[in-house]
Amino acid sequence: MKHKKSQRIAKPKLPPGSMGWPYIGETPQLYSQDPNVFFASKQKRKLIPDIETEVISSLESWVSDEKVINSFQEMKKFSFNIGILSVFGHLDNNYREKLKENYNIVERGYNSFPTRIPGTAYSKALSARKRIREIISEIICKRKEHKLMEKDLLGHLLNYKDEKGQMLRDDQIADNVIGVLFAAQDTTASVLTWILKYLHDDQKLLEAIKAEQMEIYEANQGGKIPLTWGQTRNMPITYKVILESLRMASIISFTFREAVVDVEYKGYLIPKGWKVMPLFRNIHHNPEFYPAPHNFDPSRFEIAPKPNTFMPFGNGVHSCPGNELAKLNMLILIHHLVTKFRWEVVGYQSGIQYSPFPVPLHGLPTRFWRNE
Ligand code: HEM
Repeated sequence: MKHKKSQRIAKPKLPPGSMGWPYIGETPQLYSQDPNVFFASKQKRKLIPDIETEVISSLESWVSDEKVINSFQEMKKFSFNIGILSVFGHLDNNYREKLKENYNIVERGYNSFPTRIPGTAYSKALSARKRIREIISEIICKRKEHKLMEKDLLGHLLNYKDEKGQMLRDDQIADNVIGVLFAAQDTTASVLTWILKYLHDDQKLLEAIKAEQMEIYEANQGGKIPLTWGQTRNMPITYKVILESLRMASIISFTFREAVVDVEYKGYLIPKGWKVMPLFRNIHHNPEFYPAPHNFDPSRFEIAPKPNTFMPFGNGVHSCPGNELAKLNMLILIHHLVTKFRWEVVGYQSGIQYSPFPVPLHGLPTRFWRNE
């Protein structure tokens, strides 16, 4: 009898962390400690202090009596650095700059006419993509040389095996990295720019957020102690402002899905292969779900929205995997923004530009000062 060729199936590893003592595990600690402290220590990442460092250095760089910054462009730089942090962990500055330079060229070619004629935005983007792949291959080589097993996204991509035990090629890894940087940058930057505007326009709300954040700032000895995971989970006013900003701005207005089988819906047939567009923005601005939808009112999130009426990060298997990171970035940025800085929108006119996500006109020109 002919045996089937044995397929080597990669056995998945157990999640990291401690199992505690035999039989009793960590039950004694669980029942003797403040549960917030216990779970906060379990959920601790390397990530919060690193995000704080990026936040502070970005905010500091915006302060000037003379300089007016384009908030959206500055938020983009910040979001890019956070993207790099989650993909590569602490990356050599030289690599970071080279990635940034080439990524910007890829971005300029993203919506351009697809022609390989030299000098066009598209052909420049193709060359830049090739260079990004080479840079990533070099980083991978170094990691392999030094047997570095990092827990960042690159580490996961390097360890990934499909059901046949097949690993990803360097160019597939590069595609994933470019995809994640793209998904993370403009989205986070647009929402942060809207938050700056919404808080600027509602001074009473700004005062309420400030009071909430000052309490944490003072508990952390005037910002000398870094924020903890538990503190970021306990910012109720700030969190509601973030949810309301995600709703109001609805920067991802819609998405596409393809019907993989014939679907009957409300007496209509949606044939297999047809595209379906869930319109998130319309749902978020529907007065049936959100009364007076054009008013910025974070208190509406005191009651949880009805199922499937709040989808700023999409829904289903392809919903946003960066959702928690994005919210964490916003919470940390708002904490430092309101406790240490003040800002004023310059020459402000209401209006929206699409780049391609909706952002305040001219990227919200703003002047920043350090609080005295
Ligand atoms: C406020 C910021 C963000 C918003 C509003 C947002 C929104 C979304 C939405 C609506 C989708 C689903 C698109 C669809 O269904 O077609 C999505 C997908 C995705 N997002 Fe985000 N995102 C944000 C930040 C991030 C960050 C920080 C990362 C990564 C670090 C990220 C990575 C991704 C990826 C990789 C996908 C594709 C998932 C898939 O196709 O399976 N996003 N995002």
